[in-house]
Amino acid sequence: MPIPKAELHLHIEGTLEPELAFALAERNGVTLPYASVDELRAAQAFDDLQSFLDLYYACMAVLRTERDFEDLADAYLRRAAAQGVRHAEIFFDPQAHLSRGVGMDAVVDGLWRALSRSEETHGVSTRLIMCFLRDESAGSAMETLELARPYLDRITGIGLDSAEVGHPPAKFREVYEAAAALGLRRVAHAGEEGPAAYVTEALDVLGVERVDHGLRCMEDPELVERLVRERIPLTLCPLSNVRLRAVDVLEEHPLPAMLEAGLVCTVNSDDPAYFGGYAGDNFDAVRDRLGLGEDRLRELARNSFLASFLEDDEERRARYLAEVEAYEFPA
Ligand SMILES: Nc1ncnc2[nH]cnc12
Ligand SMILES: [Zn+2]
Repeated sequence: MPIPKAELHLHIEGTLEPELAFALAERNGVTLPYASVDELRAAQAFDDLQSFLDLYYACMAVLRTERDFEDLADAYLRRAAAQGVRHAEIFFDPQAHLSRGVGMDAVVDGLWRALSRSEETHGVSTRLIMCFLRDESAGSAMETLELARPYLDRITGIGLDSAEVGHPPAKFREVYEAAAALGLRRVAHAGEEGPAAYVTEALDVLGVERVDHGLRCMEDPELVERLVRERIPLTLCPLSNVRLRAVDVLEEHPLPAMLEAGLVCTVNSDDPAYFGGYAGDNFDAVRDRLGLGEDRLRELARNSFLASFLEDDEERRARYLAEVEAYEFPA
């Protein structure tokens, strides 16, 4: 069994495997702009974040009903469980569905059907994090937060994703303030393609508690010092960084240097159906290609539970942490 871990950076729409995409296309009478699973897989060669996002949003056309979202989440949770994920904090992008005429009820009710039975079915506890698309307006984000009000008992926090450069965190100051007033936890993508200054801004202006990616913090030594001092977790996604060309090859990923610097790093899959691996595959990749040893792998797993939003269930967090410490790596 792989080491127990929490997955903290996972877009549920990014778990749409080509096979499921075609099955849902048929069920819903939607035509994908690809003739076959193989053709769709062949389209997964990306130059940068935007080229990925174009395919990611195109494939979402097949997600139409509550049952589609339920099936999507259930398939993810099954795969995640098999890779040692014990707890998953799952992003979803409501604006990408609302704009296609799919209601918030279909999205949240569908996801919730899978999440609410996940512990029993898959042994995975879950949280939901609603992301705003940063290349949409701040007003649209605020409207989305309003639309989500009836569902806030099922939503733990908010995040910020989509095209980063040119859409700095400060654009969303008001909506983050409103979310904080509603008791929602706050995270944001920053420093994936955007500069280190976006990470600083996400901390100072949005009050985020974790930074999604945060890779480019390494360009600002003072920021690194602050992230270490304040123990702000980073949700890194190594295979994603290679596929979106944030790093040239995995062997050049800064994760070892980040751990050496004392940063609270976690390893996650981002959009596993598009980037060639789930959480356990990312752990295997950093072990095999970055030479991380057992102590570092255990540290990454420990960090994932320490960084998770389990403050309402410290008993569970303690149980997961004990599992990490007791884990014996295969010889
Ligand atoms: N890696 C990523 N960066 C920004 N937005 C995303 N949406 C889905 N995956 C994303
Ligand atoms: Zn992401």
